[in-house]
Amino acid sequence: MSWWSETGVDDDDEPYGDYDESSIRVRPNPKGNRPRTKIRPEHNDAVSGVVLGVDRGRFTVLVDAGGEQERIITSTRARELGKKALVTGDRVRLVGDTSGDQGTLARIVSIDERTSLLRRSADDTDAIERVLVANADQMLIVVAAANPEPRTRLVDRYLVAAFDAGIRPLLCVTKTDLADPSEFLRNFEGLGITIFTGSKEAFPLDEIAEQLISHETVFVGHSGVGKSTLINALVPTADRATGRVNDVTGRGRHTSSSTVSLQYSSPAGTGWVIDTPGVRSFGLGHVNPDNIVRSFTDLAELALECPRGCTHRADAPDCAITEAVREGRLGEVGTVRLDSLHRLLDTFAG
Ligand SMILES: Nc1nc2c(ncn2[C@@H]2O[C@H](COP(=O)(O)OP(=O)(O)OP(=O)(O)O)[C@@H](O)[C@H]2O)c(=O)[nH]1
Ligand SMILES: [Zn+2]
Repeated sequence: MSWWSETGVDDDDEPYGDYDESSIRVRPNPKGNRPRTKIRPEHNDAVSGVVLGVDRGRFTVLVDAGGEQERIITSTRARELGKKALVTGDRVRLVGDTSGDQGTLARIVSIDERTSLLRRSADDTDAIERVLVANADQMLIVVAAANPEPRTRLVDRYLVAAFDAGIRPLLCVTKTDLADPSEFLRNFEGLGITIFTGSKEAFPLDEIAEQLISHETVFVGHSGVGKSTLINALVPTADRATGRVNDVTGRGRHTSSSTVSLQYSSPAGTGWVIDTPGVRSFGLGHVNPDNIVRSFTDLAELALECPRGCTHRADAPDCAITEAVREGRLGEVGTVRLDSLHRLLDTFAG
């Protein structure tokens, strides 16, 4: 079950399994500093850049961002990268013709260590991952109040992927002109995440924008939810193609076809908006449940008292989290949060 092949889009990253261990499982770097990658001596003259997009083996790379020589370079990947995944958001070093002049081509020779990595598997039983976006620190999950109908399960899956990657999730419900999302939103009360609601005539753009500044926010959502409409409102230069939802299937036409990084800019500051193709499923075969528990900091503390190997799920014997919450130690909020944790743990446990 691959949403990627459903969309007929396959130019954005590597084929399944086509990268090595060193490119995966990079934990968030709490200090935010980027360790230097070893550069071969012959690449002393390499310039640094950030990958904004990938299209059929060609990488669009921004160099000297915000500087005097800011420019966009088209690049290929050097053979020495081997099978490493190279995705939107990656910080890279380039050699060759890095002028950015029309018709020139640079070569990416190395990838800096990543602060985060958003991944998905083909399906939940598949441990082979595909890298989607590097170095994002936030995920804005876009869901429509109707057309297509909001599905808690898909949002849960995005949440799990975000928590697993150490990325802060935010939720935006669009198309509130069509339906009232209150009941749907009740499912997420226990998570303590920031939620925006609105429609294309009245998005809370200032509030969303405030959350984008100084962050790299990956926007995810099922095709047709209005993600491109929202991105165009936030980044007027983005010109993301918007589609029509098929009235019969409720599906969009997959108008956004590859992952791209767009700069959000306002007098208050700048940030990155990373648009991903509409996704229908999100395989979680690679997820480590410990990372989910860790995202619930209040509950994670209690987990220290759990028996070894505790799954912390509803049926786990002597789970210290469940016991503490039942004793009312975290108040009413504790119950809601524990329910959310159980639901997310169930999400990828099958
Ligand atoms: N009623 C209503 N329609 C909306 C709203 N936002 C977007 N739409 C419509 O929903 C359809 C899909 O919007 P898009 O922005 O293309 O959706 P998307 O999520 O980017 O879809 P893909 O490009 O397929 O990934 C378009 O016809 C939009 O005009 C809204 O707030 N209310
Ligand atoms: Zn436990």
